[in-house]
Formats: sequence, structure tokens, C-alpha cells
Amino acid sequence: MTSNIMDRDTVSQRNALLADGSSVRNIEVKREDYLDWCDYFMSIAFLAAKRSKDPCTQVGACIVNDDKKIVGVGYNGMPLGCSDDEFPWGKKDRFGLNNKYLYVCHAEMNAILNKNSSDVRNCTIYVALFPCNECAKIITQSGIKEVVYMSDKNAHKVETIASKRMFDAAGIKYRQHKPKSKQIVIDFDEIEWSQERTPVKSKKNLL
Ligand SMILES: Nc1ccn([C@H]2C[C@H](O)[C@@H](COP(=O)(O)O)O2)c(=O)n1
Repeated sequence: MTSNIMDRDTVSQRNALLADGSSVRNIEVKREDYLDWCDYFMSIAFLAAKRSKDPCTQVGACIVNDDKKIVGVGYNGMPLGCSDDEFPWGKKDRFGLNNKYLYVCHAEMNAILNKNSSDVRNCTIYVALFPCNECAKIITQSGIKEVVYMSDKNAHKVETIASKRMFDAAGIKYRQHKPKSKQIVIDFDEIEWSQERTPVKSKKNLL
């Protein structure tokens, strides 16, 4: 019996693995290897981080509204007009003026200030590192309702504990993002690939 409705066998034959390790995609059915929304927004945050000149830690943030529209992106960097060739990137001068911490604008702050909407009320911010207390204040004041973070490596620091205290008091939810895969590879050659065939080298790729 023929039918237009996809049966289970068809669905299970979306991808066929070939002997050489490459795979063939069934281009008659919906793709399954696409980014879900959370991975997508977190990836945007990580991509933005790549713009940071910080020699130690590149952080990115992406703000998303209820319609899943991106309304702000930012990364850690020197303030406007403060040349990142002239201002210090080191942190050894703990009590002096030559310390990046005195100058660097954090990713979250930049994402909020870069907003392309009138405000970021009820938005979600995706950020690579849990926000410090200074950014937590700005996030709270801006009306953001949720923080999705990747790493909480500074959880033991007073700044992070203070952030969580403020978020808890203000009813701002926070949760750690668990990506579907450990890596996302952007391959600029991919657009040249044939429609069905995924080359062997892409076995490493997670998308
Ligand atoms: N949530 C965060 C945490 C940190 N940053 C920035 C601030 C610095 O540029 C850098 C941290 O430097 P490190 O102490 O690792 O040398 O990351 C941020 O933008 N957002």
C-alpha cells in the first residue's frame, strides 16, 4: 500500500552510514541535526566572545525576547574611546591602575547597552560565565527575567554568591545550559558540499 504519510522505516532511514565513514542524508525528510533554540542562542554568545581581546577569558552574552528574537549581543572589552591597544589587559597589578578589571566592560553589560529594542524587560540572557555582582545589578535593573549560563566556575567567589542572592531576591531564574553536543564546528566550506552527502571529515563535526 502506498501512502504519503512517512512510516517508521522511512524515518529511521534518514541517514545511512557508508563504508568509508561518510553518510548520506535522506533529503526527502526533515533534518534532525539542527540547532535547538537554547544551543543556538548560547552559540551566538560563544561566537560573540571570539571578538574579545581579553588574553585570559573571552565571554559573550546574547539577549533574547519572548518571541525568540535576539535583541542584544555583547562581549567583554574596553569602553568606547578607550583604545584596547593602550589600556591594560593584564591583572598582575592588583592594587594599581594597570589592571584590566578597572576598565573592562563585561559581556552582559555590553549586551544590555547594545540592545536594539526599547528595553530588555522579560528577556532571557544567555551568557558563557555566571554574571558577577556588578552585572547582576544591571541585569536586575534592566528587567531581564532569566539567566542561562554555561560555566559556574566562579561559584565559590563572593561576587557570584552575591549575584545569586540578588537574583533570588528579585525572582530572576537562572539555570545552567546543557548543550546537546560538546562542540559546534563552523566549516565555511560546508555550503559547497553536496546536498545529500556528508563527508568523512564531518564525523568530527557535531552538526
Ligand atoms: N560573567 C562575566 C565574567 C567575566 N567577564 C569578563 C571580565 C574579564 O574581562 C574576564 C575575566 O577575566 P579573568 O578573571 O578570567 O582573567 O571576563 C565577563 O565579561 N562576564
